[in-house]
Amino acid sequence: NLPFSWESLLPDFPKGPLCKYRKKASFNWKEMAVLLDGKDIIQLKNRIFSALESDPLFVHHPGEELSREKYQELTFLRCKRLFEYDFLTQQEIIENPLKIFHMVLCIGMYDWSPCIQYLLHFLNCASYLLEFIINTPDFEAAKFWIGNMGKHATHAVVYAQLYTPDGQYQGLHSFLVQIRDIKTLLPIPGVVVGDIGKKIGQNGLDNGFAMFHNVRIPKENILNIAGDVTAEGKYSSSVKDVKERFSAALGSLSSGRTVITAVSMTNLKLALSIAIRFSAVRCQFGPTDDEEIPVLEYQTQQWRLLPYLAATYALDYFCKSLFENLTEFYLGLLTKQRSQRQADIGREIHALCAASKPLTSWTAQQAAQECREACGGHGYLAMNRLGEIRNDNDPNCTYEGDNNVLLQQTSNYLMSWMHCIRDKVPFESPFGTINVLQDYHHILDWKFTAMSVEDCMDSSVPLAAYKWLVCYLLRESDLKLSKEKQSGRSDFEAKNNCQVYYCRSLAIAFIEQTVLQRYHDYTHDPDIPSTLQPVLKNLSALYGLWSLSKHLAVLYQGGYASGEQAGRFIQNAILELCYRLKDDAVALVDVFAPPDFILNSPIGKANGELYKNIWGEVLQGSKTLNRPSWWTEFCINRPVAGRLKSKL
Ligand SMILES: CCCCCCCCCCCCCCCC(=O)SCCNC(=O)CCNC(=O)[C@H](O)C(C)(C)COP(=O)(O)OP(=O)(O)OC[C@H]1O[C@@H](n2cnc3c(N)ncnc32)[C@H](O)[C@@H]1OP(=O)(O)O
Ligand SMILES: Cc1cc2nc3c(=O)[nH]c(=O)nc-3n(C[C@H](O)[C@H](O)[C@H](O)COP(=O)(O)OP(=O)(O)OC[C@H]3O[C@@H](n4cnc5c(N)ncnc54)[C@H](O)[C@@H]3O)c2cc1C
Repeated sequence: NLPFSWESLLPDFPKGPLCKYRKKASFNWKEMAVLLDGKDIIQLKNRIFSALESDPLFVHHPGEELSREKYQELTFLRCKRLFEYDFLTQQEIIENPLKIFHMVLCIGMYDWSPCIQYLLHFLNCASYLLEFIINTPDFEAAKFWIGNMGKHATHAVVYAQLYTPDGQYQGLHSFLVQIRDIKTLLPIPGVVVGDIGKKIGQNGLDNGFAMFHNVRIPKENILNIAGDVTAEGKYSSSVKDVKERFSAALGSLSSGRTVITAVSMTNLKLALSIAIRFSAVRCQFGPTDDEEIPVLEYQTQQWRLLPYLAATYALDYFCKSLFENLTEFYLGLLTKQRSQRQADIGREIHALCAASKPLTSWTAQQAAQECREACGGHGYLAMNRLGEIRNDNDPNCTYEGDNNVLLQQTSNYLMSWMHCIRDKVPFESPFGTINVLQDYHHILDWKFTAMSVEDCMDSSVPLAAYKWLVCYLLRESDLKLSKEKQSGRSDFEAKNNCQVYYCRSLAIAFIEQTVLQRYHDYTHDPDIPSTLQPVLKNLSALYGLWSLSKHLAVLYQGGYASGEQAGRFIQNAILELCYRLKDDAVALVDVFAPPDFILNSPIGKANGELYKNIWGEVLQGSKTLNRPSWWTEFCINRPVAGRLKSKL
């Protein structure tokens, strides 16, 4: 019952082999798309997708190998074009900041290289409006990996240790430093700048290095987020404590980590769109010799893919909610809030995105590999794009902070609440993510109580288990830390010895619980249309149970679960949910898959004409039917077997 205008915003898919599954879906994919994104965002996505599709600069080059140099050039031209499109007005951004988030992800769905290049320029220009001397003491201290710096950036935001003329160390600060001449692109005297070389992915983007030798920059170029220096060289800061200034200087990293959480989630969307459409069409074997069935009908294939589909939905919702949290944080910064609430928001956001980036980038990394294998040999064909998605997703696990290192930030935050728990002091956090710890003592007594598989089919079951898990891992991590300290270890050693199986697991369980809590609340909201709620609840339950199943050992170890049944119920409920969702799977990816031009994968096309699409692409290769240029080496200069064998 969608109004006519919705039909034109979300056109029907072409008829073809995927119709069989589309007809079996329990819900209307357009209604779902409208629920999840809303009219404005769908219009924005269409606007961006169709601009890229109609622009010759963005045309794909099937079967052509671009050199890195050419790819970097093309990426730069595309990045410039993105500035020309200027997809969003300032007014639109003010009215709905979520639009920037969608704009970035739409461009990224096409290719992450121009997207990230554009984003780095865009954010650096937008966010930053003494007589200092910048020095790189040695090669190990060189700036390395910097996006856009390899070939073309003219200015860099440089994080450096600030020493004032009185010799005092003032902590980490950021400075705007010119590195190349804006007319010639040649380096500024005192700067050695260059390209770091080929990467595993994202090769359109030029990452560079820079070393500074007595480079003088004007006093105004300190980006005085936390502190400033007067003309006389006196340091002043509204944030008195060096440690607090450090965290203020690093505050901007939360935005990057939030964006990367969403970038990774978008890679999940791309990989699953391809693998699920492929699986619904690709037939192999069957119950009888003359009947072949789609590989999606196999239990293993369902179990390999559908939990990732559920994760995509849960993480998509989480990303939007995290972005809203971040917007609140930035509004506070812009209006110069100095309240305790603003400080608490900063800490909570930091703890959330320091764990959501690892969770989402790892999930996407594993999903991309699983999707690659789930498409068999076709998954390994570069034109089908799963290799590119996997390789381009990979650095999400590393940049803006290595995942394993970042998880320590989240566990530190959680551990910091132990004194309130111990002293029974009331506490809460602005976004409520740690409020579960208010019931810490009570929750630790909880047990797994489901009596049947059917009992487990709602996300309330894994959610309760997660609450217990977070409290349990917090208690164990705290105990372990105390024991390490009691046995005479230094703070550094003690903390280091508490990571594996304790703090690291705690941070992961916490973020999974937070994602699940938000998604559970959303899917159980009475305002969700009754036509969509059943499938959304199934996704929520599957995401929760599947994520939880990786912690089964700890659930038993800590006494939350006992006996054979608990584990069996969870496993059987996962399989049952996969089975229930398999007929909805194609419609569920139709909701988020970008148009064919953007997805750029013959086996992932919306018409499901697997073989025709692959053939079409293979035959477009400029040299597909040519004999090789070195054909004479094969046909004429034949090897004389043993000619070079040692005669000794
Ligand atoms: C502008 C451009 C953006 C572009 C966004 C676009 C993205 C688009 C896609 C991707 C594009 C790729 C582009 C890659 C770009 C790079 O990769 S840029 C380089 C990024 N580099 C990093 O992220 C470095 C990672 N390392 C770190 O952040 C630090 O080593 C760590 C992890 C914070 C640990 O440092 P540490 O010295 O051990 O500090 P620690 O004692 O734990 O912390 C001190 C205090 O500061 C607090 N703190 C630390 N960090 C924060 C924070 N961020 N917020 C609040 N408080 C904090 C701590 O909680 C702690 O507080 P207390 O517990 O004392 O109260
Ligand atoms: C594609 C790409 C683009 C990038 N772009 C930029 C950019 O634009 N600007 C920029 O400034 N940087 C950029 N970087 C650099 C990036 O931010 C760093 O690579 C990242 O923060 C990790 O730091 P590192 O490389 O020094 O790793 P290291 O710190 O050397 O880590 C190596 C390994 O040691 C482990 N480890 C380190 N410390 C600990 C610890 N305390 N406890 C346990 N394990 C530990 C890590 O888990 C990791 O596995 C980019 C990186 C990549 C890959």
